Amino acid sequence: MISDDSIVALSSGRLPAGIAVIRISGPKTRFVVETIAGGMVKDRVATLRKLWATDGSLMDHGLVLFFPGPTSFTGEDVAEFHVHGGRAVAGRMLETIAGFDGVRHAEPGEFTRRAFLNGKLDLVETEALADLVNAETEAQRRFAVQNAEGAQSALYLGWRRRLIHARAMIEAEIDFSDEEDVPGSVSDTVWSDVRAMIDEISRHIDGFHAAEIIRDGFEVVILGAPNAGKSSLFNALARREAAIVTDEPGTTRDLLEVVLDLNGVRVRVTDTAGLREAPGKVEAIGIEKARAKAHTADLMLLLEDLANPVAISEIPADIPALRIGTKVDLLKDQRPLGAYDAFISTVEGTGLAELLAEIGGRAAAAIGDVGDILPSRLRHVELLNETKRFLASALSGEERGQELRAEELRLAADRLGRIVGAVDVEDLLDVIFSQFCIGK
Ligand SMILES: Nc1nc2c(c(=O)[nH]1)N(C=O)[C@@H](CNc1ccc(C(=O)N[C@@H](CCC(=O)O)C(=O)O)cc1)CN2
Repeated sequence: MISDDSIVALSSGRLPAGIAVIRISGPKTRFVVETIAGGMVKDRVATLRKLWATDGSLMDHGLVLFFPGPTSFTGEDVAEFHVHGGRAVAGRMLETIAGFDGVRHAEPGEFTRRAFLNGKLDLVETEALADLVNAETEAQRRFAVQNAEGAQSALYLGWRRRLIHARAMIEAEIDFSDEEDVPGSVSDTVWSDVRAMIDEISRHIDGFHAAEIIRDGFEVVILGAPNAGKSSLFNALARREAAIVTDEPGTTRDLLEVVLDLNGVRVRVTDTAGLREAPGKVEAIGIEKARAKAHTADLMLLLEDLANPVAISEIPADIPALRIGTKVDLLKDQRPLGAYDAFISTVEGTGLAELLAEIGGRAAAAIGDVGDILPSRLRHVELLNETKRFLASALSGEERGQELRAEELRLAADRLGRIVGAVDVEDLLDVIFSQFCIGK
């Protein structure tokens, strides 16, 4: 532990609320419970108690929970007071508890930090817990809860275990190759497993964009000539007047964004300035931004006014696009010319549900399958790339001898250990001794 302080905080949300949860962790927890609740409560059982301030006055009548360390969330003694969620009640409780000797207000994330330091959570699980608390969409929640439960860590720890085993095998071959317990061509098997691992890691890294979409949103950008109906569509999607709409070309000059939740996936839709030549200075900057935005989009909606179709030039060819005919209500009985993916009228509401379903389907497809394990942070990707580089180098450097190659396996495993925050060399020896009867 870094400190012996006990920490207290309001662990539930904004007040007033039905109930407020005040949590304390650390060595003073027992004493605080005994004093405030007039005695200890049974471990891990919610118990209704009167809660007394240090001056002998009644603060509230609430539920008390005590979790003895080390089997608690933080690994220390933890208690919770579930009190009436008034500001004054929670305030008095917090000030009273923080007033005890050796107790102070917790820093942000400090309970979880203690859980990590006490080995309750690894680094990836800790990150996932933060994601879980911040999750706003179903996809974000699903992804975070799976990783908070250790799915992502298990993948890295599995690779790390294989590398530690591989290195143990190579070192055993170096040190004990004259002994009969070591199989002859162990290194062939080892290096082919390393090759397989490089592929597995590469495929895993490829999933990072899906993780970014889950977290930051599927990027949809609306493009088109001035007055193609971009802002009307944008407002229809936003279900409010988020963008100013006029019949004057060049009304939208800056990028406008709205965030949608389409079937549990975060989708960010950006409205842009109409693409045209020879505009004014401000509008030109807007058009530049629109073009730049198109390059980072996951989907472009290319809008054309059916009554006055102006094809959009200079759009990125490698970004998926939907060509959308707008103002279909003005068309009466005419059949639109040209190949459109959708027809809409924001005036009559035609085609909007279908368009939303299409965007939602594409966003869902982009995040991959439920249960896919993805790298959730750039930090993971960077360390995974380093891991891969060491593995590729170990694999290719035959002429440098087994010792150097074994060292590269160690460095690779070390990078994986850094991802989960558990780098430790003792287990290497364990593997060697558990695999071969060296001492015989
Ligand atoms: N009231 C309340 N609700 C909560 C939490 C909490 O701390 N308090 N949590 C907190 O964020 C989450 C639940 N997570 C928890 C994780 C571990 C332990 C715990 O006591 N772990 C022990 C014992 C495990 C067991 O009995 O199986 C341990 O790991 O040793 C408790 C809650 C969500 N809901």
